[in-house]
Amino acid sequence: MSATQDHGGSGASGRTARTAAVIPAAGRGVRLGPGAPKALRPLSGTPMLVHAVRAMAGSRSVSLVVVVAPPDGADEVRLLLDAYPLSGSLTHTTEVVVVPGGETRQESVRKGLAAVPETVTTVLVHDAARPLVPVDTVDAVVAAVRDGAPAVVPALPLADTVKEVEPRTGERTGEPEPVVGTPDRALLRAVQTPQGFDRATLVAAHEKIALEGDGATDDAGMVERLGVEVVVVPGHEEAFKVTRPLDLVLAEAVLARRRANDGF
Ligand SMILES: Nc1ccn([C@@H]2O[C@H](COP(=O)(O)OP(=O)(O)OP(=O)(O)O)[C@@H](O)[C@H]2O)c(=O)n1
Ligand SMILES: C[C@](O)(CO)[C@H](O)COP(=O)(O)O
Repeated sequence: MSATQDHGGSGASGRTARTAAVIPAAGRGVRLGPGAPKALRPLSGTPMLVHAVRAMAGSRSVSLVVVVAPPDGADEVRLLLDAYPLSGSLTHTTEVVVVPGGETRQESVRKGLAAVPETVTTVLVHDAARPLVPVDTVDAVVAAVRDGAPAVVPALPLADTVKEVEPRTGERTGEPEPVVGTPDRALLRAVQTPQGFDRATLVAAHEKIALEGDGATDDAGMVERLGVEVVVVPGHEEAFKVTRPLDLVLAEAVLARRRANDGF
């Protein structure tokens, strides 16, 4: 079977989908600086979002990808995805649908989740801003969910020592901040995406947070508030998030290394 791209609406047929990936891509990328929405900016000539979609579609488990576009940019994103094939070498079919996003990442994920059919049992949530995650990392997350974990996050140990500070605010912004503690680094992990969930658990977490009106910076954090266990599997250094301009330099270097290793 060949890869398919069905960008034609806000829903998905879901006839055969069991694992779906929701890709929030509606952010502006303020920390990256002025320009197009971050997900649409090129990496080696290909939009970041396309790299992210290919990373999810590259997993044999993923049969549906829901792309959450900037609120007023769903048509543009559909056209863009039509212009770039998923991959010439996929041996399975992946359906790609596009829905408009919201003002926050949380809202965007919730809108993407609404387009995931109930036949899907495992949902991945993956930042468009982590375009270079290797397929082995995606597969490890899916496997852990299928083995029974309701919520799984890929993560890495920290390279830096971390300090807890008393932030300076208001008129004192910019003054040196007093250190109030040094957490044991061995107990800390920097978490990445894709984060994987039993579908019902993720839906319940988003419903609870929507009602409480209080956000979380990642989806696993919302599941933690349900009192449901979240587990960590090894992340990958190439799954870093493109946030600031220097991250673009690193992303180009990773792609150049991949091209060299592939013999192109
Ligand atoms: N309203 C939003 C905000 C963020 N995201 C997505 O969430 C992911 C992680 O967010 P982040 O890296 O913070 O992206 P931005 O919000 O675009 O970055 P910034 O905070 O610098 O503006 C990105 O793929 C981004 O597109 C989203 O779908 N909808
Ligand atoms: C979900 C995430 O990528 C996990 O590390 C991160 O929390 C997103 O944070 P951001 O502030 O929206 O970039």
